[in-house]
Amino acid sequence: MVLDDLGSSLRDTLDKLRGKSRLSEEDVEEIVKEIQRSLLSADVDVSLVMELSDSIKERALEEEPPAGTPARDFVLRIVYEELVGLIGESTELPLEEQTILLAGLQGSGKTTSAAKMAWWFSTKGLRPAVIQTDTFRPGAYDQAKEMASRAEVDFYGNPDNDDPVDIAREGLEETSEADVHIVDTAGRHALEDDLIDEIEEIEAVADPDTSLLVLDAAIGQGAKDQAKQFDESVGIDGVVITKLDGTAKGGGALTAVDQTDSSIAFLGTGEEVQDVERFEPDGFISRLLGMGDLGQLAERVERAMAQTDIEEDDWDPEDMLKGNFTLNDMQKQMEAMNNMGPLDQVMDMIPGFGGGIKDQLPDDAMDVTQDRMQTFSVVMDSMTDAEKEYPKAVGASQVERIARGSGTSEDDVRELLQQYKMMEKTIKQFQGMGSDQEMQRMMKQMQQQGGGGGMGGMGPF
Ligand SMILES: Nc1nc2c(ncn2[C@@H]2O[C@H](COP(=O)(O)OP(=O)(O)OP(=O)(O)O)[C@@H](O)[C@H]2O)c(=O)[nH]1
Repeated sequence: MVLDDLGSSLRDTLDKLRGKSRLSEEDVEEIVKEIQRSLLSADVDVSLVMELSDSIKERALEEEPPAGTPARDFVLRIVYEELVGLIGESTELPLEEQTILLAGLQGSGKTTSAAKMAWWFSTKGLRPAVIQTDTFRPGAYDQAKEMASRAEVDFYGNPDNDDPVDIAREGLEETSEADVHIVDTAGRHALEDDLIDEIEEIEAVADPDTSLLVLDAAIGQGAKDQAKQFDESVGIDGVVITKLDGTAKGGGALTAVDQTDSSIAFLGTGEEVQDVERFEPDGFISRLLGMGDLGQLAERVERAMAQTDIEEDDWDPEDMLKGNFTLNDMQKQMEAMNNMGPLDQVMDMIPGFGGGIKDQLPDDAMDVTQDRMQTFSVVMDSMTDAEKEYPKAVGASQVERIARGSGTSEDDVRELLQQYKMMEKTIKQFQGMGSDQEMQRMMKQMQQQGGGGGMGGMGPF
């Protein structure tokens, strides 16, 4: 994740301020140095880093903290505001009819991003179409077509035509029923004159409302020249940063935003069409600073619930909180969790859980958890309905049968039953908590303790 390193090192530095009510000059120096170190190692342009650290220093030393505000919270707020200021607003993309042109070097992730963005617009109730004009890379047509079909959106490409400008024209005509047209263009290894000429011609035909530059998060300082040239030829309104799942850098992309005086539109976090997020600066920075991102979390939960095959009369989460909690409930919950994407990404979005707790876990803890969920799912598939409805009655001989039937070990089965018990206990605690006020009090407590009751508070996952 971009600037991931900043998140964890800054949290360590900020934690040293716990209990302090005033900031000394040395405290501020240390924080600013930490920020500079992280930003520079994430490839953010030096002049940007200096600008940011100067304003943090100035504000932290000159502004008066509101009465009763601990030093840590005060400086965290300043860092948050300055980072939001650096990254700026998200690129404006109204939910209405429009044409978007994608530009970028070869392999930056344009084709993937075109399908992802189309999928994203389709979740907002619009009808998007991807138009593939890349006649340069063999395979680009098939890849784009396949991804558009996975995203379930309209698609136009023409493998028999080798004129990209022609294809753009045809594509816009052929997909006239769509409201959002996303025009994908060819990339080259480096910016060459013919690429620039080609994209300028496509731009003239497509007349886009928005032109986005697609950048691999690992690009580094090379982003500056690229951004400048693309901006001069087609005018860049925003940036899509891809492959954030694979790098701790991303500073180059921030430099590109600054260079083109533009903003970030989307983030790509994986190879699937659903691995895309609309960029929201405050949620993004909150997540970075370990403050969680409830907006993204809510969106993921909603999407996961829609994907989880839950029949209305089959399973109602509210019933679960009111009455009996069974293994069927747990299975549904696991399915929904699975649909939310990689656990480490999800944890970053939970206030108090991102960073703090995650940093204390061994590196492979998340994979193990994901593997364990898979095993549990297999075990549950071998249980009868009666056993799932009343797991407490599962005895030794049933454990043996379930292990044999599911091809797992008896320990796996016992572990599942143990987890079920723990989770049932947690649910019972929730059931006892009647009022919203009490719930809020508990959430606050969890946040202050940086996750407080450990994973137990979230159930076994
Ligand atoms: N892990 C990860 N991989 C990505 C992401 N976005 C794209 N990729 C992968 O990066 C590679 C290049 O992506 P493409 O979409 O083909 O790139 P392109 O810019 O269209 O490439 P050209 O057509 O050659 O210019 C593919 O293998 C993608 O699966 C992402 O967010 N995360």
